[in-house]
Amino acid sequence: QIPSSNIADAVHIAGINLGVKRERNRQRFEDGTDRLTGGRPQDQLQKFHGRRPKSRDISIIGNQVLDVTQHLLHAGFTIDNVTSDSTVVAVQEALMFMGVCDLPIAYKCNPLSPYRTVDGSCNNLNNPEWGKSNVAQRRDLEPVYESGTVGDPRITGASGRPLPNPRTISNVVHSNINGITLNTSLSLHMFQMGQFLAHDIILTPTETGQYGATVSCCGEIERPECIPIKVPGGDPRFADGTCFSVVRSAAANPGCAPGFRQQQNQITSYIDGSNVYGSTDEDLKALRDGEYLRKTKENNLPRNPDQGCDINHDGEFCHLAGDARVDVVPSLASYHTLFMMEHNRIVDALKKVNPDWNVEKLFQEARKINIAQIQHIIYNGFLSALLSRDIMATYKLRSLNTGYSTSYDKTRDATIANGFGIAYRMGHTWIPTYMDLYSDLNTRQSGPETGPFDVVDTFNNPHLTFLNQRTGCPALLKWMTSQASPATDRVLEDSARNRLFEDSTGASFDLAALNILRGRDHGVPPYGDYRVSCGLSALTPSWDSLVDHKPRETSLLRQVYNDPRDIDLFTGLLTEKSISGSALGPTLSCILGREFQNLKEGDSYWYERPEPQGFPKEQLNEIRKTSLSAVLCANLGLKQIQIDAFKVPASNNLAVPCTVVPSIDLTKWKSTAPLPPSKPGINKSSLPEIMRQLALLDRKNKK
Ligand code: HEM
Ligand SMILES: [Ca+2]
Repeated sequence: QIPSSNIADAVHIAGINLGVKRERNRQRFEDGTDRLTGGRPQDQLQKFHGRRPKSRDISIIGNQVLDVTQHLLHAGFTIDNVTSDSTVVAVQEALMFMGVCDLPIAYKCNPLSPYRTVDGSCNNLNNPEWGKSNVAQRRDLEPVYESGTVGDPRITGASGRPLPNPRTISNVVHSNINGITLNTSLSLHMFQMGQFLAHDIILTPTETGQYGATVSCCGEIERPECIPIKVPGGDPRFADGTCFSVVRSAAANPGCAPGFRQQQNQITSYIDGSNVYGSTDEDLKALRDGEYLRKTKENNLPRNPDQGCDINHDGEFCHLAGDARVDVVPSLASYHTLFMMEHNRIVDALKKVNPDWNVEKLFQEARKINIAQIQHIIYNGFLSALLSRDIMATYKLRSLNTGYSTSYDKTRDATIANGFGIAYRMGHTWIPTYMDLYSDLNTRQSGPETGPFDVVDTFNNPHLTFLNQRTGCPALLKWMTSQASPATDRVLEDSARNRLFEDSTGASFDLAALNILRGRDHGVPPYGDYRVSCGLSALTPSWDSLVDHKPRETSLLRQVYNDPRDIDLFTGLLTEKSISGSALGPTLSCILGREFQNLKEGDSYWYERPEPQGFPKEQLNEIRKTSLSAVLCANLGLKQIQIDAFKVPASNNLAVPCTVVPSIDLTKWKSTAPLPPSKPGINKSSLPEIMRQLALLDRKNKK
């Protein structure tokens, strides 16, 4: 039991420290060190991570709780003392008394709702915050921070020697010095759907300065928000003395409970099209136009009033979409556009068969169908192309051909796991060197500006989407349908590894180094710990223990790491030997398999479920017919397409006319019930269970 005087002291000091930090941030803002706008690489990275007031509030509380925890440790208590039930309650009460922490929200969930909430709350009726936006990421493994701290990034390796500099690891292990290899069968839709999916499930905010300004991390004084990378001398790309200004991910400590530093997710973890519809009611309000999603007259995304991207042509603008990273590359904006168009296309079809449906019903039903198609395309198309058959079977990721799925498990928390957010960056090895615009399958577009366009010039710059009378988005999608993806390997293109967010002075970031450092920033344990959690052999100080790596990769790792147990997760995963039937190694396959099983079985609105969360059988059978090819055909005016668009056209994946590609028949949504169909088709036999749930909730709310 920690005496209350110690707790009061710690809370008091944390309050003083917060004041000091606020004052310093105010000064840095006023002297122009921390800025709200600008094109420096660090400003572009800040834009990527967002500046939402909500995540700032969470981080202020998180940092105070961490400060309290750290003070109690300094006062001689152990981490077990500090995280004991009695201390947790005492700290929570003290912080509530000081007005730092709020009382938990009492959610009133509707278990009969046929539609998801926008912010993901109430998906799990017993734990309404699971998978919601603006909550802490889940821990798959306990965090590993620098020893003796509750949240400092690791700097010391297992053998007591310093960990290697992330830029050094990047230069030795992730460089494209021997050129770039293309995948022989997968198309660039793997790359683009991969990133689009990432932006549906995770967005980790970083710490911000006053008013959300970009914190500058390469100055003389050390700031607690900062983890700058000092590039070692003699670098092949950067001059001696170069420093990457990297800001830590914003803190979170859920429930004001003392313990290790946690990180936030600003968006909903569920695969629920939050990149199309937003992650808060406010987001959706800005995107919605009655039953439709807002668009320009050329069928493009609407203008974003917050002009944070790089615009250098008259009449062009940054885009507004459900996820704020939409313009980080134009091929991503084309994906956002595709699923915005698909929503509007579904609305038009529903209107035809149900002329009496009101605006709300049309919007919600179209959203539900669009999300169901996205889930189907990801599991049936994207994941099937990425993971081996065995992994798909082990983690029960395959979609059913008929009937309803019974896989929903209310004890599964679908909140994104912290380590997955580092592992899934494996898609960075798919970033291409060039982008291009095509007028049809395998046909480059002619016009005043023709490709190929260097990817470096497309970062945070939506110019390509505006080309040729603003037909850039469909043209980018046709290009991705025709071209092969870079292979999944340890190599990142120079555009991402040496020239990410390059500005006019040539300053830039290294995305591989960021990924490695971010893992340490989050306290994500090293690669070896994940092997053990996946049932694979542990790593020892001997390099012979690295059994899933080829000699060439092992020798590169040996050049930089003192001890195999130090290998960072991102680097260890991308250097693994691939398993049979997939380009991914065993640990990476396991981490992805586990997470996608959670996202499926922990989602009560999973598309294969019965009503009210799911669909009547004849409608579900229509959703099962859809594919990426079908959605591309329906919206792009393509003449022909290969059956599986995640693979390039080939003799076993022939291009066929769009008219023969199976697709969803929306006439099956013709409503037979009289209006208003606010609770469409509740299955009578499920009523007792629903009544029981309602009674439970009612009792809970009364408590
Ligand atoms: C040209 C394309 C891309 C660019 C420019 C890009 C850039 C970035 C940047 C700057 C970050 C944040 C780095 C940090 O500060 O830690 C990031 C994070 C991430 N990226 Fe990418 N990326 C691209 C493509 C992809 C792809 C294809 C995937 C997956 C298939 C992917 C998955 C992720 C994930 C999961 C994160 C972590 C997100 C978070 O926790 O907020 N990215 N990317
Ligand atoms: Ca989501």
